Amino acid sequence: MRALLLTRSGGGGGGGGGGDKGMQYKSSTVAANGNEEEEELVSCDAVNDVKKRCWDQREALPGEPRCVVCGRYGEYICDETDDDICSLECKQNLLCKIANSRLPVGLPHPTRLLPPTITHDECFYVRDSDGKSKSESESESQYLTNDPSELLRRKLKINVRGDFVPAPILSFASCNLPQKLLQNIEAAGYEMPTPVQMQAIPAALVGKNLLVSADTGSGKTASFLVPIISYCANFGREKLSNQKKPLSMILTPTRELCIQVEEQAKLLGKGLPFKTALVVGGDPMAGQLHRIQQGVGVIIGTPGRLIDLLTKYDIELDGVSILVLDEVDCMLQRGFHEQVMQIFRALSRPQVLMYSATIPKEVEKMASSMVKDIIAISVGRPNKPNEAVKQLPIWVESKQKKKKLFDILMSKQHFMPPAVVFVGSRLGADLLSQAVTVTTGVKALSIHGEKPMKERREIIRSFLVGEVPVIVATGVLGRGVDLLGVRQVIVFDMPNSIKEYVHQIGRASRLGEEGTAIVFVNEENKKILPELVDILKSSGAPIPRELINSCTMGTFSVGKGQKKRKHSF
Ligand SMILES: Nc1ncnc2c1ncn2[C@@H]1O[C@H](COP(=O)(O)OP(=O)(O)OP(=O)(O)O)[C@@H](O)[C@H]1O
Repeated sequence: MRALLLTRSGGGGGGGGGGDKGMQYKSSTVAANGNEEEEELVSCDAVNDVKKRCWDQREALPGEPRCVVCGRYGEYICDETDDDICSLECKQNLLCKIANSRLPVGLPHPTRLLPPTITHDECFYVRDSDGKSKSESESESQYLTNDPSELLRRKLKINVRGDFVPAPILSFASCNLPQKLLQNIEAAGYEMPTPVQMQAIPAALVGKNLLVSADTGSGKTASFLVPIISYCANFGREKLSNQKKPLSMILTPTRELCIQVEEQAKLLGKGLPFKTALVVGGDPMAGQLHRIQQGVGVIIGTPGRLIDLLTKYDIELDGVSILVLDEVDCMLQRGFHEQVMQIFRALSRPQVLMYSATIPKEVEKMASSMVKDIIAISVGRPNKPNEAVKQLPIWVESKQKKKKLFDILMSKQHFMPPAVVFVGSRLGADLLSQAVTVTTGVKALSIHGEKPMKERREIIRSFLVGEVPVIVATGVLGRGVDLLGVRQVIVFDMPNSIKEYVHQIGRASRLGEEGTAIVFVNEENKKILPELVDILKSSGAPIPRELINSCTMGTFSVGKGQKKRKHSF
């Protein structure tokens, strides 16, 4: 069995994807029991098949060396550490981990998402001359356990499940990302990674399949965009323009979310060999096809339009190495499931990154049956509303809801524009937005799936720049859309599931900024009330007397598969 020993003949750094031109490899034959039989120096060209990504490496057989990072077949030896390693990707991660443990003091301010108990000292520690860290010697028991990564995870409420989970990173710079990408991250104002980014980025960079759940507004988008852009940048401009096959794909449930993800991708990928193609309904298909045919780093699309495109035109998808399912619970359930699976089957075993603020057990099972070796990452309280959103449930009979809304919008004390009002139907959105404008004088526009794409874009723009203080929306704005500046959400019609509720009220806060969700409830929401009460209780929100009475009056049948239960207060 052949094994390659990685030795650098020049140039520093840590492998870094495709840039292995300056490398020489010692080639040696290693018997299955790991004994070295022969060793020779071969040039880089002779070992073009060196595995770039962890995913390309096979599982280790009994007795074979295992990669110290991921546990796959340790085909190579990292020249800088002498460790068994399976690919350039894992080498990069190993070096990144080592660099991380040597980071200097001087942490950018912790973001609002870091718990106040996290101090700089706990994140970074300085090695003194004998190799022991200061904090190690001063307060070993308090700050540093044998596993600082674990301590950090506990502090940040990061839970991980799975094998060979890379250590969380504390700065974007510790990940061997392309320099230009680091500059773009800085230019975007991201001083340090948010907790979900700290764990998900290094895990994605080593090629792991991920199932990630973290609060709404906690920075999940960048946690999959950064690894994708890094991968594409390392893939190389020339290779991409020759190959003309897409390298990665991001699927989301709504056009709005796709547009926003593409905008963020462009921002972070600026100046890099990284092109995007937006594949959503409402935009002409010819233009989308043309873009893809030029060779793109990422296709960002909704499943329906993508399938349409793939069935009509011959698009080679075997270059897609990373697939992201954003809002995965939505993507693997109900209407989207079959379409997503159809697309997944058309790809050749990509790395799969799945994200949502709400991931129920059945979705976890589906994800595990799609891909093996998943790392599950959850940050904070899974499936619960963002703690930064103050929930104010109000018991309002259906006939009174409009008046109550008008009262709020006309009250200087209670109306905090820009605000999003969520309703249950397209017609309802149109009618209510007109009524708001006419009755209160506050300009309101509606947004829903029936409106043309161009109009939807324009409405969101005018809302975000402050020309329109109120948007009345259906679920199209409920998931994932980053409405910066919005601090008030009014749930006029309670959605059918608590998951959607969690996503909708999540629009009121980004990155831990405080927001408010006013929620109208009444008997008509009977099915969802017990779960809502649980959520409100766990969030410490006030619960209206009528809601309590309504729940204690009888036993509600709750969601499928759940036991019937009584609520007592
Ligand atoms: N490291 C960071 N530092 C500062 N701002 C960040 C950082 N990462 C992301 N952001 C910003 O935080 C906001 C929320 O991020 P994002 O939309 O990715 O949240 P999310 O977790 O995907 O939320 P949702 O579940 O609602 O989709 C965005 O405006 C984004 O630009």
